Amino acid sequence: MIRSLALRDAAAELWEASLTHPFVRGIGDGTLDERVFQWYVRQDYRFLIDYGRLLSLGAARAPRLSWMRRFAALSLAVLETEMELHRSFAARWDVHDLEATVVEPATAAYCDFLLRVASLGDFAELVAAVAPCMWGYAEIGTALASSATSARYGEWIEMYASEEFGELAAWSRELLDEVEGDLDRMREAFVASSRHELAFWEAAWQSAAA
Ligand SMILES: Cc1ncc(CN)c(N)n1
Repeated sequence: MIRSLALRDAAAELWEASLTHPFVRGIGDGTLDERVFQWYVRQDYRFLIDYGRLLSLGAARAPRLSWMRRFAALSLAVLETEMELHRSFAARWDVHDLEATVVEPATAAYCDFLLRVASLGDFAELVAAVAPCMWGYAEIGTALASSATSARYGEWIEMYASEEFGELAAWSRELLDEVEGDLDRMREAFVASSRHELAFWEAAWQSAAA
């Protein structure tokens, strides 16, 4: 089986649970409480700072110049374009201190995992750990765009359903298929990352009860 599809298969239940998670559904139909979404935007902002670091580590460790260039460009795109989406939501709420957000356990666990794999794993494990961040968000964005009825979180859906994100997801699959690496270790990293993605949605959802 094609390696990217084998990895996707190994995490199928986690991906389905993310796609059907009440937080994700609430973004899609616009019923998600704005305070809960704010919590997510703040945490995701802090996540994206470390995600940018992870992509820079990907650039530093890439064995091919074309991959190095792509990782470097992606790091910049996250720090500028993707985080700008969060800054624009925050500005709407008159929030100007996103960087000062206290990192919650689910965010810290995911960031620590990604940076540990990027530092101590091999390049193939790094690629496997980062893939669910790219491919998973594109899949969710596309699914919500095809069924969404509310414009409340429209910019969020638009970004992750965009052609650019679809292309990024396709590149991450290509990378999974082309990189030289051990399938078992890649599977472990891919599934762990997928589990952290689901935990992130769940933590955001549970923030409503806090
Ligand atoms: C937790 C998480 N994972 C992935 C993405 C998409 N870059 C994100 N914004 N946040």
